[in-house]
Amino acid sequence: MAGNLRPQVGVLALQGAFREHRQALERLGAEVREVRLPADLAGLSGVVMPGGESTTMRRLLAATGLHGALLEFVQGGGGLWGTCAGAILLARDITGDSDVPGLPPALGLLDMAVQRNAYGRQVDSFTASLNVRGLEAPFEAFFIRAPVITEVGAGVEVLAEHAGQPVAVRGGRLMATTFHPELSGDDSFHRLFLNMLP
Ligand SMILES: NC(=O)CC[C@H](N)C(=O)O
Repeated sequence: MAGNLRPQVGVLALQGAFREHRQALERLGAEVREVRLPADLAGLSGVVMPGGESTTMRRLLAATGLHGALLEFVQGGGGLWGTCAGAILLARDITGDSDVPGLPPALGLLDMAVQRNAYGRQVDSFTASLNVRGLEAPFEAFFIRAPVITEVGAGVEVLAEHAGQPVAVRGGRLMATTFHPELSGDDSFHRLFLNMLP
């Protein structure tokens, strides 16, 4: 965050849990814009992609032109944080959705592989206390039909693990968390993201 300027950040608002992200970022003093079209990205330093349904988001990213616009945004130095479905959108490789014909591509920006809905139906939602690199206190994380990160590339830093698998990772100005940090009433991850931005 530069000087006293309020960081200008966006929350992808096509679908899913974007309101709670907006509130968390505003509590931290950011100026927040809901992003629905490519023009909404102008002047932002970072964007949060919320949880929801990644196949629906992929269709909407393609239909709105935001797919290409977000790739350009990151190429231009913007930060991008994907939570749950948003993390799936960031992954280079996605399994668990190969049976959907004609599905537009995800963003594929972060060198990791994810498997959708990989915790299975019996445990499709749970909470876990995470030790997170860079955070002082444990973070109470809500997992809701979460993906599992099955592989990370050499340039990707693991910030937290649960049951031996990464659940929060970071590479450059990209961050992915497989849980819903906006539901914890703890803004530490949002602060971490703001601190990553130019
Ligand atoms: N809470 C979530 O974002 C769930 C993600 C959803 N299961 C998907 O695959 O898109």
